[in-house]
Amino acid sequence: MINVGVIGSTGYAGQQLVWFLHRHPQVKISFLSSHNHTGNPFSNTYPNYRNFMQNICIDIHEAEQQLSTIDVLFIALPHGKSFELAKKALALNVKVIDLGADFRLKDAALYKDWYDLDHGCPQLLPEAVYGLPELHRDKIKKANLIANPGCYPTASILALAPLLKEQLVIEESIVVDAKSGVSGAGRTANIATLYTECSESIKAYGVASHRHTPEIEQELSLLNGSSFCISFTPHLVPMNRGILATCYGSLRKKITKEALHDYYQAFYQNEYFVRVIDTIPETRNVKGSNLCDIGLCIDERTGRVIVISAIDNLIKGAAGQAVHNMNLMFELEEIAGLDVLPMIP
Ligand SMILES: NC(=O)C1=CN([C@@H]2O[C@H](COP(=O)(O)OP(=O)(O)OC[C@H]3O[C@@H](n4cnc5c(N)ncnc54)[C@H](OP(=O)(O)O)[C@@H]3O)[C@@H](O)[C@H]2O)C=CC1
Ligand SMILES: CC(=O)N[C@@H](CCC(=O)OP(=O)(O)O)C(=O)O
Repeated sequence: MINVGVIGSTGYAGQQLVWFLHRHPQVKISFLSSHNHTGNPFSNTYPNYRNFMQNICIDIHEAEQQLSTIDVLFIALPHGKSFELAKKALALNVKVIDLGADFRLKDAALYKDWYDLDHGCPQLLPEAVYGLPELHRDKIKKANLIANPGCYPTASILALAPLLKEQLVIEESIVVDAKSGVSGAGRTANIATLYTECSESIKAYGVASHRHTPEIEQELSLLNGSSFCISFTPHLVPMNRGILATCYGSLRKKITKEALHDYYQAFYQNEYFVRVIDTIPETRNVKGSNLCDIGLCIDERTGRVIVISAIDNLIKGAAGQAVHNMNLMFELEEIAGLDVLPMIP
């Protein structure tokens, strides 16, 4: 059995992680930590776990005392809060999977620019592996520290990776127009995510300034072999879960939709969690699962390719991907604990 601890278990990403870990056949949950619910049963915060989980939430200091009892630590805290914990866990040979953003950008100066924070342990950045299994499987298997990708970057990178790998589009022409459900903003109280503020309305936010932009650029540039900038605009839509990323790029040369579709199929042929489909993806068809649906279209008039991807932000965009990474790090079956069908409606 793999002994795991979850820091930030009472957040939306954390509780989704607990949901998968609880049903994972090779996992034992050793502890769950929280900030505001310490000393209370986890199932008080999330009553859907009543009779299924008996864990009492502990605080971070108590969790630190228990690090030596676990094999892997999942951290699901707001950004800027993972540095010390990751350092302590790694020093005790405990593997770390960070669902937040603290180890995603390889350049500490870029982190400072976009997060307005000094990086707390730049010395760990060279060993941190960006945990997108479809692109970095071999490195993830050998890693001790995983930077689990952000939700928008997961959807955007998976949609665009095949195009960049073969340099099929003009890099600077790439535009990602993405929409997220409100759980993407977390459970922590915030006026912008009150029902009355975000229902019956859609808005763009973080326009030309969202911190997922450099993350997407970093990974696409790695694939392409050159650095470039993209335009990324996220939108908040009144639904609980889901991300839809509509990605545009100008084609370098003509290609038929059929040829592009075949190429995408081949690119992802061994990927259980990516479905290249011949219709337009919808978030409801992946909701509750670790799947990413990808659909393609070529606009003959403009010479642009349009790739649309859909994920569940809390699963493929966070907790499911984190469990996939754990499975790879511990040489378990890749889909262990993750083989759940999407739920409709
Ligand atoms: N929501 C999503 O779709 C995704 C989230 N992520 C990332 O996962 C991480 C968690 O996000 P999410 O679950 O949405 O956020 P939430 O706001 O829902 O949860 C945050 C968690 O961190 C705890 N926490 C908050 N502040 C502190 C603090 N100062 N010290 C210790 N613990 C603290 C909270 O404890 P308590 O509940 O007790 O207050 C809670 O457990 C973030 O880095 C986020 O960016 C990544 C991909 C997708
Ligand atoms: C709807 C919404 O607010 N979404 C969040 C993204 C959640 C996420 O993946 O953020 P991290 O990079 O911090 O892990 C946002 O735009 O900030």
